[in-house]
Amino acid sequence: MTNYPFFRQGTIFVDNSAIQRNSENKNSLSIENIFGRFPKEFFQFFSINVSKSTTKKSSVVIKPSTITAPWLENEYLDSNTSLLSVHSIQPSFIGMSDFAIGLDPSLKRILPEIRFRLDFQHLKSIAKGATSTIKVVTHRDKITDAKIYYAAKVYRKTKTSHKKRLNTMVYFLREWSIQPKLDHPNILKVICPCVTLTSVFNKSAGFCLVQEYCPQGDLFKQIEEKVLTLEDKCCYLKQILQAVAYLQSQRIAHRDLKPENILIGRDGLLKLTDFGTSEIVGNPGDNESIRFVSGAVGSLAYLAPEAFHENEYCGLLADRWSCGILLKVLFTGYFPFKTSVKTDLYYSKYMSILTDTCGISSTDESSFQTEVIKQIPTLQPLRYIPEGAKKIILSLLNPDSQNRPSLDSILGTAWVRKLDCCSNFSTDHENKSLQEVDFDASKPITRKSLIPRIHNHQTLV
Ligand SMILES: Nc1ncnc2c1ncn2[C@@H]1O[C@H](COP(=O)(O)OP(=O)(O)OP(=O)(O)O)[C@@H](O)[C@H]1O
Repeated sequence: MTNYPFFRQGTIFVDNSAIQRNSENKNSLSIENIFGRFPKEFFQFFSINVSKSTTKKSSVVIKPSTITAPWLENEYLDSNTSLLSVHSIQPSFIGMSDFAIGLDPSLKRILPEIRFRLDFQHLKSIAKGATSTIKVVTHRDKITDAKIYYAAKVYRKTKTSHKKRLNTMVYFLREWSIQPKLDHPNILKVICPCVTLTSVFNKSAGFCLVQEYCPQGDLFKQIEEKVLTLEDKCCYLKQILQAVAYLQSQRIAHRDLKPENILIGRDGLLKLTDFGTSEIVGNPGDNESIRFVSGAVGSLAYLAPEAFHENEYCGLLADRWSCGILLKVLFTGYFPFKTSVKTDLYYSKYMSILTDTCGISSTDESSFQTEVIKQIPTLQPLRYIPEGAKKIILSLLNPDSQNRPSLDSILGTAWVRKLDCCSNFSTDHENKSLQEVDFDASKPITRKSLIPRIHNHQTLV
């Protein structure tokens, strides 16, 4: 049987809309394109003065040296590339040990449970992503003396090109401004953003996001190692749907849904992460003013077809497609298409069956499904998965974005409602013993090495 093998996907950014060239041929950030997409809390950390602005195609171009981040210790970008210049530092932000943390008082309002200063000890690096290195750090609680483990996502300082540096910066700012706002058991908790000072990490200060530590690594590993039972997969399907439904309700387009970005939490629950390419596309509850996104941003095999052929498209609907690919990979271990473009053999076949059978949303939905499964080798493994899961996957993989069902409607179907799903909503991830976190995410995973996970199954909906 021909199948598109499953392999780790890197995130791509083919999105030039955020970075523009100004009249002096220098890159500049456009307020509308970048900062317009951040929630208002963002402006509590950065003060923006437009020293000289030009209105061009309804966007204001910010000149270099006009965005200040007073909480930062030193200048992040040098004079040749300066877009951010940092003028002041408040002494209390300077950390005490080799890994230091600085929190703006306004951030404390958002994350009130975080103490002002924390000392972290660096243990080891466990993974490398496209923009960051993930390190395990510990903090000793002064009152209980318990050792608490966190994952620190340290953004790499790329020296290669100005544009790459800007991308990393934008990546950090997006994650930082979106992820801490989210509150859902299936979304990775961000403890706080911070700045690493002259430290064990590198010689100079850099951006970092302290997150809850997920010692069992990511979902990619579990799919690759084939350690999941059908019961696990059904439970995960429901958790993924819950996470994405929550994001859709918050009007956040994730834009990089894939197993590499789903971690297994210490409570055994899935935790969606990596909001570096995400966008806030509207206000919760407001269906009228959803802003479109542009560019082929994300990971190739998961990108919706419209990302390749439309200038602008709805990021929320594109996420539904990516969710369909993700679930297909979860159940079968293979991609359905290499990329959803006409030059892809199986995608073009999929499209032609769609035309012949008058589409997925036609009344005879099941005959379309039978036909694609029969004719497209990469979809044939769907025969062996539960009927309910098969229907969800194929309904999300609708090239007509408007006809992809909402995640809420899927969660409301009888099959999903009946699915048992882990629902340990405890946030007590900090009080686990040292032994429990001794599991090393960088080591290969086997069914035996998994923390014995008792499905805390409850039917939620
Ligand atoms: N909190 C965490 N606990 C344990 N492992 C983690 C954590 N965060 C990330 N990782 C591991 O590090 C890998 C890379 O993390 P992440 O995707 O956040 O980095 P990135 O630089 O944004 O990379 P990319 O854009 O390539 O996805 C993840 O796939 C996961 O295996």
